[in-house]
Formats: sequence, structure tokens, C-alpha cells
Amino acid sequence: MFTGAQVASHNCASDCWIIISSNVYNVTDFLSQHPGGAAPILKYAGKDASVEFELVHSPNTIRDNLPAEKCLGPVDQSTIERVNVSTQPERNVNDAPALQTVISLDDFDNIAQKTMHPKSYAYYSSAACDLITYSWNRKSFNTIVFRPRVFRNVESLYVSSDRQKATSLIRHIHKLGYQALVITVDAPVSGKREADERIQVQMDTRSEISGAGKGSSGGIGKALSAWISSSLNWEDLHWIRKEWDRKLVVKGIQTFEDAKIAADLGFDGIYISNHGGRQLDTAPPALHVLYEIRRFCPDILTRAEIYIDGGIRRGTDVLKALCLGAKAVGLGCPFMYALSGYGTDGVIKAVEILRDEIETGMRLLGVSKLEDLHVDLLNCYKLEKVTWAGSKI
Ligand SMILES: Cc1cc2nc3c(=O)[nH]c(=O)nc-3n(C[C@H](O)[C@H](O)[C@H](O)COP(=O)(O)O)c2cc1C
Repeated sequence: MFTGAQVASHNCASDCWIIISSNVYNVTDFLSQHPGGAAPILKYAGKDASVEFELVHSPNTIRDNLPAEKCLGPVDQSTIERVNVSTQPERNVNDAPALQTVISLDDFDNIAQKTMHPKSYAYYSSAACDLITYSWNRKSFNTIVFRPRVFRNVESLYVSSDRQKATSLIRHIHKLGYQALVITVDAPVSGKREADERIQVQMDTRSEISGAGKGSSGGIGKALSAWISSSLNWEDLHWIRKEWDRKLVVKGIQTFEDAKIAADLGFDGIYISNHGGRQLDTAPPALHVLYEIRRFCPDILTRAEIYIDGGIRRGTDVLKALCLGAKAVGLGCPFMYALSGYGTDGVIKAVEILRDEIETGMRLLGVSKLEDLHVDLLNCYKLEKVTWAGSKI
């Protein structure tokens, strides 16, 4: 067994011993082979390098890189001086929140920032210079927009999975006098809605502390989607068409191809929507799809009524959609918030605000009738550049 003093006498580049995890190693020959250069090792020549070593090396590093004979033997721990490698506050992996609360890979990163030793985290997370390539790695994926197809029998249908129940529901709403039936086709399963899931796991975790419930149900969205069938496809529309003789609208169209299928099947309305961004992330914005339809099958604009929603918040948004050929627009969240804050009065106020903005916008555009809104009132240069124009690869 070595003493700390014995090790301390081997403290230069031509004779370098270090202590790692209570063992003494002769690393003199290894200095020139260390991928990080000799300097970080020489800093600990003759000393205990355990703490710094463990921050940035895996446990097998020594076994894999040093010949066995370079391990000289154990050192008497009571004789060695501790080397303080960091003035940073100690962080503790035990501070990490319960694993069930982690719902995305970025959560692991955020937790690591708070719980890892700063030196280890800095080593793991650092990237070159201005982080240009590092950030492009992620951003480049976000420049690609999906073209989701709908009604493909992915084992989910946005009417009750029990067809008998769905039929009686359709008949019931027919009897109540509703003039249009909207079939939503972009939600064969619930999207991964993280705020919804996060609050659910937090509540589940809290109730586990008191002994109630285990695991997470994945939020309201997942719970509500449990009764939806995922096997609906275009064939099913014949059955729905037979049951419903009034206006039939398909909601959730996101490509010109599906718009064409819907128009050919005789749908009265084609509702372009990505469910307010609640389903497939990086699905196309509704305006892209409307533009795509204008480009590839403009006849659809006259064969069916086109509706769009998603992110519409201003009268000017409405005017732009109408200029591009939409018959009507939808708003989800603004009306839900208006309703939850002020009830019916809130909804009326929201409509008034929009109406005022639409009328003001029309006057400033020099237009007095909705029918006079047309595409030449718009400069779509940028929209055209980002809208799908056919595959060239
Ligand atoms: C809380 C919430 C629940 C929704 N539920 C449904 C639904 O059951 N069926 C459906 O077709 N769309 C549903 N949507 C999507 C809306 O119909 C609409 O497409 C979307 O909210 C439009 O985007 P916007 O909120 O940005 O206006 C829901 C949206 C929200 C915010």
C-alpha cells in the first residue's frame, strides 16, 4: 500500500503517477497518448485525480486504455490530500424530479442542467464556437413541413368506434335540425400535447405520494381520444353520406390530394385544418394547403366550399383567407377563452371585435362586398416560396 507522500514524489512529465479511485497509476507513458493532451493529467501529477477524472470519463476508461501493469496498487486514503476541483456549488442527482414527470427528451436536458456537476454538464452539452452547426442540426428539421394524409385506416375514426352508436348519434343530430355534419379526419389518435400531459403527470405524481393511483393517463386529450376509432377511411363516407342528406363537411384536410378525393366524393365542404396545431407537429399551416389547392386543383374552389382554421386572430387574417378562396374561417381558442372568461357576453364581444376589424380592413382595401375580395389584393411572394410545389427530389 502506497502513502500519499510516496505518490507525491512522482509529480513531473518524466515520472508521473496519479491516484484514481484509491489506486495508484503510472501514467508517464500515457501522457503523450491522452486525447485531451498531457496538461490535464499533469495538473494532478502526484495527486488524487479521482473527482475530475470521474466527471468526464466512463468507468472502464482506465481498463481500456492503460496496460494492467501500470496500476501500481492501492493507496492509503488517510494519507492523501483531497484536491478540490471546483468552486461551483455541488449539485445532486437526487434533486431530479420523479421520472414520470419527464415527457420529452428536452426535459432530460433541463434536469441535467440543474442536477449534473456544472463541469460535466458543460462537457456534455458544449458544441463548437458560435454553436451555428449545433443549432442548425435542430432547426433544419423544422424547415421541413409534413404533408399528412387522412382517412387511411390507422385504427382510429373520429366518430365513435361503435358504428351503431355513431349512426344513432347522426340520426339524433339530424332530428335536432342541424344543417351540417362535420367529420374530423385529422385526429385518428391524439397528438402529443405536452402541457396537457405535463399537468396530468404532475397531478398523478402528487397523488402517488398520498398512495393513490400509479402512472399517468397522459392528459385530457389522450383520455378523450380513447373512444375514437382509428379505422375510418374514405369508404366509410359512403355510409355516412347515406345517413346524412344535408351539408357534409370533412375537417382536417392538409393536402391537395385529399381535398380532391373529398371533392370527388361529393363533400359539400372541405375544411382545411391542422386542429389548431394540436395533432401532428410540423404539419402545414392551413394557408399553405389553401395555396397548394389553388396551385394544383383550383377547380375544387368552385366544386366545394373551402373553410380554414388555425391561428386566425385578426380581421385581416380572415380577409387574407377569403381572398385566397376560402368561403369561411374558423376560430377555436379565442372563442373558448372569451367564453370561459365572460360567458356569452365574451363570445359576442369577440365577434364584434372581429367584425369591426374585418369591416375596417375591407374599407382600407377599397372593397365594400365580400364577393369583391380576390387574390390580386394580396402579395403572396413569401407564401409561394414555402408552399409545397411538387417533389423535385
Ligand atoms: C380545447 C380544444 C378542443 C378541440 N376539440 C376539437 C374536437 O373535438 N374536434 C375537432 O374537430 N377539433 C377540435 N379542436 C380544434 C378546433 O376545432 C380548431 O380546428 C382549432 O382550434 C383552430 O385553431 P385555433 O384555436 O388556432 O383557432 C379543438 C381545439 C381546442 C383548442
